[in-house]
Amino acid sequence: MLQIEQLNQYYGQSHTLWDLDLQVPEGTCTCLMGRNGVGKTTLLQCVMGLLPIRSGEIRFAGNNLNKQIAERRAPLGIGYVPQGRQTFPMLTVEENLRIGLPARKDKAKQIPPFIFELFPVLKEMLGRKGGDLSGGQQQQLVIGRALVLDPKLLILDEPTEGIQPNIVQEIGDIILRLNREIGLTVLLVEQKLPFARKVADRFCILDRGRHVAAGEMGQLDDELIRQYLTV
Ligand SMILES: Nc1ncnc2c1ncn2[C@@H]1O[C@H](COP(=O)(O)OP(=O)(O)OP(=O)(O)O)[C@@H](O)[C@H]1O
Repeated sequence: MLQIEQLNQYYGQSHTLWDLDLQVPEGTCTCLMGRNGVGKTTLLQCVMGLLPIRSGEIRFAGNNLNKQIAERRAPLGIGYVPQGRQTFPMLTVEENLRIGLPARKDKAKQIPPFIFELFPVLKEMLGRKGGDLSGGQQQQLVIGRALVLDPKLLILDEPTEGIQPNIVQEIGDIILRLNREIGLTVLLVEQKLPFARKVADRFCILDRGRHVAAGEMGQLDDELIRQYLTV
């Protein structure tokens, strides 16, 4: 579903992603892993068109994303949950959720009810400002907002960072449900190994801007963990 080939990215003179290949097959939940600063967020931002790439190709569901500006990528069917719970703090929960509606193919005018089935707390707080929600509720709002688009691929950048354990568990259950029951393809950046093992069926590891390992989650062994993940 998502194919990245020979991607090179620079911040000014600093070569950050090197000849990077990555495959996210349809229906999988793939976890992008690696130590701090190896380029995980940079890669996701390249996929979303938020950063320019120097060379390489990003293809999604038959579309060459290199030719699409950032604003066109979400309507193609990519939902994005950036790092750091980026709600629109001055807008209400309802307004935050409605933002995705115009990008839907079916031009639906209502927030899909399954969003509130997944996140009942959002229904209770529809009139509350995004910035007044707790951290966990904000993360649920941002995931809900990405789902309003009716994406085929959901990209999440460290969705559990700084979130209390019971909400982490809830978010894990929801990602599992979206992937296994609804068939949404998921690409997830996650540092917490137990969480990654619970929700993802595949892993890809980056090290200093290069893709160094990938496979089924069951193949993520102690040697790979020691070499590329432990600090
Ligand atoms: N705006 C920027 N300008 C210059 N360098 C940057 C910028 N953003 C990130 N970098 C550098 O690019 C490299 C990759 O950063 P990135 O945030 O993509 O890593 P990451 O794997 O997502 O890290 P983390 O797990 O800490 O979020 C790092 O060396 C970082 O310092």
